[in-house]
Amino acid sequence: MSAANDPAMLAKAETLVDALPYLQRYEGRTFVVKYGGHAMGDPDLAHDFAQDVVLLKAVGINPVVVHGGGPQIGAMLKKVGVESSFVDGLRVTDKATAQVAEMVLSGSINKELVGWLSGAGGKAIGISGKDGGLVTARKLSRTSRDPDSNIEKVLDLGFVGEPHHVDTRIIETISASGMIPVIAPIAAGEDGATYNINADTMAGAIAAALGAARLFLLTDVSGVLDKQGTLLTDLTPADIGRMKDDGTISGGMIPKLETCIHAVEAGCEAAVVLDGRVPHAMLLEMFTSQGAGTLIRAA
Ligand SMILES: Nc1ncnc2c1ncn2[C@@H]1O[C@H](COP(=O)(O)OP(=O)(O)O)[C@@H](O)[C@H]1O
Ligand SMILES: CC(=O)N[C@@H](CCC(=O)OP(=O)(O)O)C(=O)O
Repeated sequence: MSAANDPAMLAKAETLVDALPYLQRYEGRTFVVKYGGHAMGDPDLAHDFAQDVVLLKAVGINPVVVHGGGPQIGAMLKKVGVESSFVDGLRVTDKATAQVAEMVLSGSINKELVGWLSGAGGKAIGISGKDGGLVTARKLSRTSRDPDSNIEKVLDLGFVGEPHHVDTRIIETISASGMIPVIAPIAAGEDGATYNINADTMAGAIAAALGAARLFLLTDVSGVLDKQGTLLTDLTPADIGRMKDDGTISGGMIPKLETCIHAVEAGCEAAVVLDGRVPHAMLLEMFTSQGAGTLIRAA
């Protein structure tokens, strides 16, 4: 049967035509995509993810990949006998933990992602925040209020950093040369120390500095859920503040949504929390009118 008589082929052609306005809208724009450690476990999904990123590049969008690797760091720490704990979704990081985090993130995971992208026909370059002066970190300062005494205390998370200065030139150079930057969330501080940065936080800071059209945070849930487990499709920073206070969001979702707020208030057009377990979630979000996941925009 010729393609012209095949209904399945016609449906595919229609899908492409439906995508046209979105392709035109986003041509030349930057999309920062954060790929979480949980989503990396499944080789089929990793293959789909790599294809999607390469497709974005092929249609004239500039994808910038920032990756996590929390579960993989945890596994390596266990192997070498280093204990690990979390505060509000952030790994307390002593010097030994920072070394392991850098080895796992900048080493094995970063290169694995570069390998997947080249396997899908793209050209990717793996870097960390240290390369080309991309991100200068400073020690994250975190406080917590004791619910009984109502006294606020300062928490010391060790070498957990937050992006202080972002110099996007290395990203722009890589993107302009037709390649895809793949970024590990590790950066040097002005004090010369190595800082471990939550990957969502790193992606948000980069999306803000680039004035990205979208920040996609791919994770292992369908998006942000309310207390009944129903997907929330649209949120503003004020909604997120309320959900944090009433305990609707917890754990790793806290830094994720704090990142979204920072990104949309500092220059990124919108952030989306997406289900990395769904094949081609990013394409569904970008190229269909229904979208997927939870969209966060400044009010
Ligand atoms: N309201 C919420 N909606 C969805 N997920 C939530 C919510 N509150 C907490 N979470 C948790 O946040 C997790 C996602 O964050 P995290 O584990 O850091 O993911 P990743 O490794 O992909 O960055 C979910 O698996 C879920 O357990
Ligand atoms: C400070 C901090 O928590 N850093 C994270 C960095 C990796 C990360 O964020 O990975 P996911 O996106 O897979 O969770 C960590 O050590 O696990």
